[in-house]
Amino acid sequence: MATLRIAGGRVLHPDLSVTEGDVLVDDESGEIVAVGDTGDGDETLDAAGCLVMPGLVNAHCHAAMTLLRGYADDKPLETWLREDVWPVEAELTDDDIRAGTELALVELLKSGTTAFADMYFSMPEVAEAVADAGLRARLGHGVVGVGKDEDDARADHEESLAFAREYDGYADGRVQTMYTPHSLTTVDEALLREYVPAAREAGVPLHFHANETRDEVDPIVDERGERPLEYADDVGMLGESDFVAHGVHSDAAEIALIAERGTAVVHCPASNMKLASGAAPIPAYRREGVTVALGTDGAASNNDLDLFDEMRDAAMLGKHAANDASAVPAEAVVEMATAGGADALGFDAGRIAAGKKADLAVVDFEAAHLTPTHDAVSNLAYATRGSDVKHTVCDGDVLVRDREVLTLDEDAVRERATERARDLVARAE
Ligand SMILES: CSC[C@H]1O[C@@H](n2cnc3c(O)ncnc32)[C@H](O)[C@@H]1O
Ligand SMILES: [Zn+2]
Repeated sequence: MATLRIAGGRVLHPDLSVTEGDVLVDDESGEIVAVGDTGDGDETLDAAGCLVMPGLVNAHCHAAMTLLRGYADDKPLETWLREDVWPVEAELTDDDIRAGTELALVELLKSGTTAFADMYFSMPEVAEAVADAGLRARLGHGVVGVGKDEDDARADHEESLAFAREYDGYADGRVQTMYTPHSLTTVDEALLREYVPAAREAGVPLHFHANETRDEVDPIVDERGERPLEYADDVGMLGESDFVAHGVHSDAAEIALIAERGTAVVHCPASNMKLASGAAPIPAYRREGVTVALGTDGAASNNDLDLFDEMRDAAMLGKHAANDASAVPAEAVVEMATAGGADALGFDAGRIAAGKKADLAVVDFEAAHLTPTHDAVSNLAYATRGSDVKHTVCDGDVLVRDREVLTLDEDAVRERATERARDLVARAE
């Protein structure tokens, strides 16, 4: 067994207490071996002046949309998708998606994210990029029925399931998969009723957008006489390992329903604010015992992939919406970005404890904007930036050391993404 000791820092424990201590990890099993007074390791990673925390989990993303960062802003969801995003996405190639995903991975790793969920296209390219970069991901080919005849729509579902079956457990288990119908309004009911059971048989979870905007909720209620999550439940889409993105416009009965089903919700506050979708009822979800995770959504609606920003946004939006400064406190958002995310995605990570996956972010607290440290959790929620991350470790491997990504050539990735984004947009015009 070869061990790595992350030494000389303070450690954030699962109960969010902080003590001085080391973290010893086994780079073969990729697990944490000991925390505190661990003794020596074969190698050491310096954490002096730092807080060692669980790696952040971005539970809803469209990674390759980094290519569309700043391409179309300041519009509501439906208009933005139909006028700007979907026309340009129709021009995407596998190579574009590889380039955009690698750009996302650089940003994720440098800001301390060790795991993410991605719903997009050309997913074998995404899986390869994740395998090479060394982080953990749950990946799904996104199914959209809009503008497709039945044969094409069916082929899309088949592709999602084929990818899910083939790549589950890829990259030594760091890549796991899911079946990802885009949303309850963009995918046909009959095909959902056919393919949801097939996903269950394949043993993969479901992930989909739900209750993001009023414009998405109202037609379902008008046409079906039931709420969207009641419809999803009727189709069998609310399982214990499933997780829905957004859940902004859920009513009390829907919140109680997904709490009962054990389905998790991914809160995407920056995207919800930017598209003016609304404010998700996070205090109600948490009161009912729903697992709440955090996601950035794509970089085109955020416009970055920094989960420290997302924690701050979640706390601020939650307080503002409830007119209550205690509505979404610092502890809640730190928990959502770590343990909540890992639980939603089904990874045995998100907590620093022996036996858990060694997915860690080492945050440099020796910065003016993080001084003094009255309360480390407060600093993480309200004052830390992604650029404060010094080292990132996933599965026991050091992926970022002293702010340098070791598994990707950042300059080459940026250059490729710049060219690909320029050519993509030119093709779409
Ligand atoms: C079928 S792959 C994913 C699909 O979702 C689009 N998308 C990006 N952001 C959002 C959002 O906030 N709500 C709904 N759909 C979104 C993305 O552009 C892809 O087409
Ligand atoms: Zn999304």
